[in-house]
Amino acid sequence: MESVSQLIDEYDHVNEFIFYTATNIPGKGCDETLFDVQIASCCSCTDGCATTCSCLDCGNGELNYCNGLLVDSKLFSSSCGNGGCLVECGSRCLCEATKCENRVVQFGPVAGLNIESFAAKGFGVTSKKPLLKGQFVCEYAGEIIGEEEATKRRIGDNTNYIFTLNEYVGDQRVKTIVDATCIANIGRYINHSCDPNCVVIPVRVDSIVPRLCIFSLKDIGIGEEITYKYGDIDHHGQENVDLGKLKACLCGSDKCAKYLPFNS
Ligand SMILES: C[S@@+](CC[C@H](N)C(=O)[O-])C[C@H]1O[C@@H](n2cnc3c(N)ncnc32)[C@H](O)[C@@H]1O
Repeated sequence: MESVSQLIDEYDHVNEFIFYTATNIPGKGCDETLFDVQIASCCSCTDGCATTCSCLDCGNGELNYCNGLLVDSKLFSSSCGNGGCLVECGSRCLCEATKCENRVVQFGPVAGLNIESFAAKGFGVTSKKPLLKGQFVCEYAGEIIGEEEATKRRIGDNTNYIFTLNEYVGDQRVKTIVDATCIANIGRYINHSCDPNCVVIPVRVDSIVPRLCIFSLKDIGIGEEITYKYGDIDHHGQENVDLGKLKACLCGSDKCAKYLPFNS
């Protein structure tokens, strides 16, 4: 456990054994070739992609962002990868990057994030500036690894930094497993809440490999803990879940399910 109670994500972790990465990188067991597969869309908009843009066709054609904030229809329907595909304009697009309304997460985390100690939960993240509903906070970035490798790495791991994103293409579940244990950004320090103020939404920029992007679900005040709901599978109502293997949740919300969600 790191010994410093506060830091800003200036691309240095306090623990020398954690290496900074701004976005996902290929790790053991993942299909590295996927990182080179480009998103099919590219636009040539001259209006700042403010009304229509062919890059929005991968979703429902509606704008992704309004004044830099994720629109409600995407914020509340795309929770943990169940919604349509959110694609930003990328390097092959001919629109002007600095004026394009469809580029947000590619510019990096919001300024002013803090890492603080939250007692038994360990470190957590707050903001030194108020955040608005729909604001991009940061990515959950790390190594993308294969399933077998994830199973190996989970063994004996008390503090878990492996996040599985499940996306559904028709009947098929497509998994993206990100391990932020050793290679990560500030997203690795965000704790779970059963009544979260943020959500993880997959966003694609250039590559078909998703970025796990954390957006605020509501306005968040200075110093308020930033949280999202881990995973998309609750143990509620499920049979054969060994509660002894689940970790107690200390989120303290009225809606607390008592255990951290099980996600695989
Ligand atoms: C991705 S890390 C979050 C950062 C972590 N607190 C730290 O100090 O590095 C996930 C781990 O944080 C802890 N954690 C996160 N949310 C929690 C919660 N609501 N209740 C208890 N522990 C929590 C658990 O140990 C969990 O495995």
